[in-house]
Amino acid sequence: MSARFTPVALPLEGPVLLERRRFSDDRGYLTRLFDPLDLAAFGWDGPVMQVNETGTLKAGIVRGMHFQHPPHAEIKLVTCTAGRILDVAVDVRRGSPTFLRHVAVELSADNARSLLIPRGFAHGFQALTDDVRLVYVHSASHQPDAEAGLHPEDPALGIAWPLAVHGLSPRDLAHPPITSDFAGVAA
Ligand SMILES: Cc1cn([C@H]2C[C@H](O)[C@@H](COP(=O)(O)OP(=O)(O)O[C@H]3O[C@H](C)C(=O)[C@H](O)[C@H]3O)O2)c(=O)[nH]c1=O
Repeated sequence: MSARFTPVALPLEGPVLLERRRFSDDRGYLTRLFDPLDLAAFGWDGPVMQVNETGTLKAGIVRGMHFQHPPHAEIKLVTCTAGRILDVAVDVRRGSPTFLRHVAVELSADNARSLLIPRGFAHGFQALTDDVRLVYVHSASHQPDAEAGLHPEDPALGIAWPLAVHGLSPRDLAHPPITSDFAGVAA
């Protein structure tokens, strides 16, 4: 049997773009969204502590760029189950040779791709269509006191959002600009 998750090459070490196998028949399809045994090969080395869904109403809305500080740093597996997004992971690992560099990939209900985001990366996305739905598998619980974020339009990140950015939450609007003091997070 061919693999249920096939990696797609990315220009940045760390995040893993996975193509999920679809078992199709006359009724439609089945695809496995998560499997810790399969995903261990791609760096999933924690428990499943939470599974979240977000719905985003309008194209152009951006959520992010979020991460949690250690010891609550988390691995995330992000899957788009409705619509289409540009999904972005930013390297915030202290001392990383690719510190503050990012990878941006298109996830959609149709392309059967998921992005596995390791600890030490900030995550965000832009809805490219209305009515986007995402499913997140988290290896750590939500810890508001450990939450942190970067402004998705921070020039230090250089993220080329395809659509005009709008709909940022008050929390995301308030992320401070990146200065030379920002050393990232310990692994
Ligand atoms: C993450 C989380 C949030 N919440 C509460 C906290 C707020 O009252 C409300 C919305 O949270 P927030 O504005 O942080 O959600 P988003 O901005 O959509 O963040 C999401 O999108 C970005 C791109 C991500 O990477 C986050 O992991 C993901 O949670 O849900 C919970 O109750 N449990 C949770 O696990």
